[in-house]
Amino acid sequence: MGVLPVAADETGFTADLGRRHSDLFEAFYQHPFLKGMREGTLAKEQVLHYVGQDHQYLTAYVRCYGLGLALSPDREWMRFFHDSAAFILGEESRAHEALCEYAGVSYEEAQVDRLAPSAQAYINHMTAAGHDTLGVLLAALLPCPWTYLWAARRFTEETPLAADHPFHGWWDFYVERSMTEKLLTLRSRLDVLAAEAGPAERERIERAFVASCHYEVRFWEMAWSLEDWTPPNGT
Ligand SMILES: Cc1ncc(CO)c(N)n1
Repeated sequence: MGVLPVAADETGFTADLGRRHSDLFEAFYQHPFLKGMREGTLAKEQVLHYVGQDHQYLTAYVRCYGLGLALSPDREWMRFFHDSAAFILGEESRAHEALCEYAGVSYEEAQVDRLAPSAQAYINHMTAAGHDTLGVLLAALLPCPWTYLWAARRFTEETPLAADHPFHGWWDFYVERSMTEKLLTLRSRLDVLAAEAGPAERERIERAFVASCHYEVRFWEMAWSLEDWTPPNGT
């Protein structure tokens, strides 16, 4: 049995979601790509494939905060999407830089102009959610910070990070306190929206969340297997 993404005393809609779908968090944690991140054993080309795709993914993720701005009922919600977008746009490349250093390439050299199928599918899913309700959009956006922050905390609590760990900077980024506060804000906003939603919307909210959890696992698989658009039989 793994470590649940929710503490025993937590209540609310997202706490229940996390408990109901903890198997997907566990699949995320146990994926060989993340294991390689823990053990520092990934091949440079796998790390680079991840960085190139993830940069594109985060660009789309910020665009979805723009869709959130468009769906915002008031300025308070607008400020939330605005400030979150500014943070991701400004800060998250720090996590990638640690990986580029390991691979021995510059951040510019790591960029790609074509999304791999699984990354594209994840982005399409989030973008479609941005044309549904605010609750469905937040549900599609939530697994992104939740899986990473939970995994980083779990790993660094089980195994204190060695100063010379090749992915030190990457793990460090996701264990920062301020990140946890941002995650809790996102969760409590979704808790409120889900409580106000009717059963049909709440169903779509859960489905959007679950799909994003699956896509998080598939994103590792994409990086691990160097997935691209080459037809599977090589023809
Ligand atoms: C695919 C993916 N999910 C989550 C995060 C965490 O922000 C990330 N950088 N990339």
